[in-house]
Amino acid sequence: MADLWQDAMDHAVTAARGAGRQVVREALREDRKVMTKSSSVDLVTQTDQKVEQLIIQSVKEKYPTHRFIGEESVAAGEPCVLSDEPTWIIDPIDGTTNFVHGFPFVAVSVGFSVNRQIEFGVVYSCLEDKMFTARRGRGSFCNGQPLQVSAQTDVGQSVIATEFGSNRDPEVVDGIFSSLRNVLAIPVHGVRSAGTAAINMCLVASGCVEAYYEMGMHVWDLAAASLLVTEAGGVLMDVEGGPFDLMSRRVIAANNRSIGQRIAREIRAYAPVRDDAPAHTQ
Ligand SMILES: O=P(O)(O)OC(CO)CO
Ligand SMILES: [Mg+2]
Ligand SMILES: [Mg+2]
Repeated sequence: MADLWQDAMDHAVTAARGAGRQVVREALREDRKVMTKSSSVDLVTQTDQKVEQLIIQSVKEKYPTHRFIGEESVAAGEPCVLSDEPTWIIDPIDGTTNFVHGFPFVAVSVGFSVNRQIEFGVVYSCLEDKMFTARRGRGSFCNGQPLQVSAQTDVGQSVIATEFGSNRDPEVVDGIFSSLRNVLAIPVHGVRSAGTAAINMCLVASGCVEAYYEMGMHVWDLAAASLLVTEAGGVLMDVEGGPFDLMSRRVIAANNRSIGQRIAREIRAYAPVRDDAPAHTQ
């Protein structure tokens, strides 16, 4: 059967690779002017804005009726609405703090949803030159090679990824450290942070990290890479073990359900303001 969205996926791959190579990598050679958004540690650069505009413009020319959720567009006041319509969910630079500091994990992330279901996900790791792709029902790939999650069933022999986020509210920071202490003390082999949600999830899809958990990131961080995880045989769930909700800003991505549930038991959960809360959707 012909794949209805293959053209769109091909476009996403070309756009993400082009932006990553020609804009993000080039910008790393120059001084980067850093601005802030919600707090002094929530960073943005002109490169984030430029990449998002380039991708949106190129998609609009080809698919004029499609909708968008883009990190920097939402920051500029555009609504954050996930409807049944074909919607491109874009994080132009996932790992802006890494980008600012030259820490070498920086991704362009493009997810595409129809009827609120992710149809394809594209994550281009710009410095590693790795193109992660997933099409619903057709598997996950890195530079064309199929991906498979880890077969590990013992959480005690697992590596877990998480992040520290950009919320410095002492209660939130205490919760992050409480969860981290509990996870470390399982004990697990190690805990890692790539500095980008999308690459953390691609590491789960690749089989070198058993699980990734975080609260506070956004739909654009997760959309594309969520499909990478499930198409590589992994599972997604809420941080309290229930069903994953793309707009909830909470996720556990794991190689299997039992490791995901085991991590969920150790997390001190909180509820960030949802991406579809009224302030973001008007
Ligand atoms: O660098 P960004 O796009 O702000 O994303 C962060 C989380 O919000 C890393 O995943
Ligand atoms: Mg991001
Ligand atoms: Mg970003």
